[in-house]
Amino acid sequence: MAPKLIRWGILATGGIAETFTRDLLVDPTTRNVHEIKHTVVAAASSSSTSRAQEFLKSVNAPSSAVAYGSYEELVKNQDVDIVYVATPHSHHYQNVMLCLDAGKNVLCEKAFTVNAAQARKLIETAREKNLFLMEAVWTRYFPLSIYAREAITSGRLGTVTRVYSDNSSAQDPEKQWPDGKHRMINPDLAGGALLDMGIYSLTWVFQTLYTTQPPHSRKAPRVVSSVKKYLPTGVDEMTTMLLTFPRDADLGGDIHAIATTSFRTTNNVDGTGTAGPAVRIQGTEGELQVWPPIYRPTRTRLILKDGTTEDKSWPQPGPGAGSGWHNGFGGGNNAEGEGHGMFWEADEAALALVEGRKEGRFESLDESLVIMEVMDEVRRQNGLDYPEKIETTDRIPL
Ligand SMILES: NC(=O)C1=CN([C@@H]2O[C@H](COP(=O)(O)OP(=O)(O)OC[C@H]3O[C@@H](n4cnc5c(N)ncnc54)[C@H](OP(=O)(O)O)[C@@H]3O)[C@@H](O)[C@H]2O)C=CC1
Ligand SMILES: O=C1OC[C@@H](O)[C@H](O)[C@H]1O
Repeated sequence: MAPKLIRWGILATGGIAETFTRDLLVDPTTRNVHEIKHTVVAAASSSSTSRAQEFLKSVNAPSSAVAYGSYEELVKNQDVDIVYVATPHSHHYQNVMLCLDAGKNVLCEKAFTVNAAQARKLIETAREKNLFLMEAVWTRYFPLSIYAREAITSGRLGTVTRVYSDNSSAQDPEKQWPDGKHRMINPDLAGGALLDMGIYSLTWVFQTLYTTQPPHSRKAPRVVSSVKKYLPTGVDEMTTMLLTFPRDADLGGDIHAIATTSFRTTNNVDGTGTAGPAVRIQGTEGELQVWPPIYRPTRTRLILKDGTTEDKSWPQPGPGAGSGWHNGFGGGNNAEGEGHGMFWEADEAALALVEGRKEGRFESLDESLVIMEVMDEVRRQNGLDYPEKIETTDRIPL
């Protein structure tokens, strides 16, 4: 059967929009996907039409793709099947609502929203309108993540009892973002380590301890946490969470997880990912280790009590060197011949449209909501507030 063409609209033209769109335009057959193809039919910038034109050119979009100088115009385009929302966290709620109101399916960047109330409202709206909605936690869709989850569901690790998970960076925020306006540390853009990077620490905890359970037996964790604030702006620069996932005693009892995130202190200190694993999933029969960066890991080690050691590397098929980050965190970190890995989440969204599914398979909307609730609780315990205009569920212009 001929592949179904899915027509994307790109909302915002910043760093990740560029990385994602380049990956989107990589031929899916290079990763053995034959059911769908992707194209970009439009992009919008809130600053100007010329910025959107420049963006389309930079990602080698088809010449027929339309450039808009406002998000409102983009969502009215009848040719767009699905919108990829790539604005800062602060704007996701308003931008996704704009799309849903216009009847568009949506793939929205992480963190899904600023708080759980906003996520709940988006989910209700998508369900009422029978539209597809997915949080773009790309890591969940990597073959490496599928392997990790299968190491648990197949019983290879035995009964899983504990998970450590860290996503941190070795930066100097005062030097890197001296004016305090960058989205990473700006409270008006819902900055801070938790929402931007801690979401990946939680992703590994949840995709191993929660997603692997049958839906009816998934239970939200209890949380105890500590936050160190970044004094110049008041967002969090280091957050540590201890999560207890309740499990019946006859199934092994409670599971503990430690999820950490920091701007300054990391176990990927030289950025090469060789200092040691940043995720350790520990069971009665062995341990699965995932090397950093855990948002885009390419290396795992499985060590079993029976003496087995399974080392694996996970290449990212794609267009070639230089297709890496465009977000100010360093140049393309892809090896020759690699993509960046964002195409797998795009494939999932496209396949869902073809199959009539309204959610992604590897992170349900209910799970995105539970994770937002965990982050709300961490913020509540530590007095981490954002301005009301970005916490609200009212429809307001930002
Ligand atoms: N999955 C991943 O690996 C990554 C995900 N992200 C996520 O993607 C989102 C965007 O991050 P990133 O691309 O790095 O951010 P950038 O700052 O590079 O881009 C954000 C874009 O959003 C638009 N925008 C609209 N309103 C504002 C505003 N008030 N301030 C700033 N930008 C605004 C702008 O586009 P325009 O002018 O065209 O409207 C801007 O270029 C975040 O949610 C982040 O967490 C980020 C990096 C990696
Ligand atoms: O999503 C992300 O992944 C990579 C990080 O460098 C970046 O801060 C973050 O937004």
